[in-house]
Amino acid sequence: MERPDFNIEEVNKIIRGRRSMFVAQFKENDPVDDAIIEEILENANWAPNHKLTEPWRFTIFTGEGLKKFADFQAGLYKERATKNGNYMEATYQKLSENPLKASHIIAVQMKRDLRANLPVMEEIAAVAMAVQNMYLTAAAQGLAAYWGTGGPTFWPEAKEWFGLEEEDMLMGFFYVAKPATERWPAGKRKPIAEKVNWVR
Ligand SMILES: Cc1cc2nc3c(=O)[nH]c(=O)nc-3n(C[C@H](O)[C@H](O)[C@H](O)COP(=O)(O)O)c2cc1C
Repeated sequence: MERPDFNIEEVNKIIRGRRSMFVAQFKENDPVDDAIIEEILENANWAPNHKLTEPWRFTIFTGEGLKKFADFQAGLYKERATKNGNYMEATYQKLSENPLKASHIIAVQMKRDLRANLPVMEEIAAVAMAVQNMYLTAAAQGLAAYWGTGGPTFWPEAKEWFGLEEEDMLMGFFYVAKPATERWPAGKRKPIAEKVNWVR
């Protein structure tokens, strides 16, 4: 196969220009085409992964599905928080309403392949790389998107709802929408030099 003529300027631009955009910045009631979500998922599938376990799994909520997800997470919150004595109406409202403002919500799951005998960190890392591919694709499409690990991400009951086994992991939710504004958010990072140690 011939060496592809990748364009480094484009790669730098998208990696550095990619931004998270949150629910407040979503344009509501104007869904993204499913074809673009398919493209996002296809690119997720090309993430590096050790021993080709391809541990990423996705559940996509859209249309009426967003309401199903919203009802699930709000209901589970109510149940758990009431039991724990820390229920807050505002949290319940947010969990009920926020999903409806998205176009698509992609639940990100890690499915362990126990036969591959990989350290769990490697499977989690592979899924995170898949999410980065999703982020970059969403940015290149000019979409608002972010990875959130709130709501039911770490609630054991949610694993069951997604049909995951004990060894698997729910890794949060990738929210996608059209952006409400033309303004692209500014990024913020401390210099890489502060985090690097060269040995020569
Ligand atoms: C593993 C992971 C979990 C995250 N969880 C949340 C979250 O729960 N809520 C949220 O607002 N942002 C979340 N983010 C997105 C970050 O807020 C965002 O990446 C950060 O603000 C940097 O902005 P940028 O993505 O535009 O560079 C998460 C990002 C990662 C990588």
